[in-house]
Amino acid sequence: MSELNSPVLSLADVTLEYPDGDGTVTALDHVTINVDAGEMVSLVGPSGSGKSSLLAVAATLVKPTSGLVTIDGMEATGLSDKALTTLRRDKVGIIFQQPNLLASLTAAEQLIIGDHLRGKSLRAAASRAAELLEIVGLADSARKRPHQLSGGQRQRVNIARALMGSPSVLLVDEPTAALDHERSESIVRLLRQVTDDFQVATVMVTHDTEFVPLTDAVATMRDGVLAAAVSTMSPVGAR
Ligand SMILES: Nc1ncnc2c1ncn2[C@@H]1O[C@H](COP(=O)(O)OP(=O)(O)OP(=O)(O)O)[C@@H](O)[C@H]1O
Repeated sequence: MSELNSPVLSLADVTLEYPDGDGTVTALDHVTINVDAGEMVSLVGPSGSGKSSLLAVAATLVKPTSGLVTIDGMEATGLSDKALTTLRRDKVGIIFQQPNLLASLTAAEQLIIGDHLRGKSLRAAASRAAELLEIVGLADSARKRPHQLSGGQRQRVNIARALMGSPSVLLVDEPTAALDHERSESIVRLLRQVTDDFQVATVMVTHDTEFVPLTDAVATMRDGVLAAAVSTMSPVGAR
């Protein structure tokens, strides 16, 4: 359980070094970021600046060289691999650029299979899947397979699937990279809506700076260094 007013996602003084020949490359250099429930932060910066590394560390997929990662009050860097897997499964939703849907499964089955494998009853998983497909605007497409869906619809399935486990944190990597402008905007608006409705802490890596005003704050990476997040709210309200 998160304490009142404490951030849901917190990276504190996180450094990540990768081996590089005889030396190391510093992908994250003393990065600190806090994201609250219902807050959506855009993460921008040039290629190679460390954005994907930040998401990987926040997702607990990569252990930082130093610093602390806390999710919903649980400090991740000290946990065993087993406890980390449980934390990730229960608390973290990840949305990659490419939806990576299974070709033979319907939209509903893409959502149900993960939950069922995690031990949830088929009935409960199917009911949650139906609810989420409706939220992402795909109630009529539950029985369609990936090839029968547009790119935008496939990304909506991807978003619904990430929400199946009721995560506290949503980590999104370039969700609009493969979409045209109109579909890109509707996907970012959907991410905004689910961030608000489910009160998740969302970090979205994006190159589309025009959608940044739909988010609460923008954080900029450069050479592994994260500049302090800047609020996107104008005095008259940017949203
Ligand atoms: N597995 C790895 N092994 C070694 N170096 C890596 C690894 N992953 C990333 N790096 C290096 O870490 C730095 C940050 O890379 P990262 O992929 O996090 O940047 P990025 O901002 O996400 O870039 P892009 O926008 O191109 O995806 C780069 O110098 C990259 O070459």
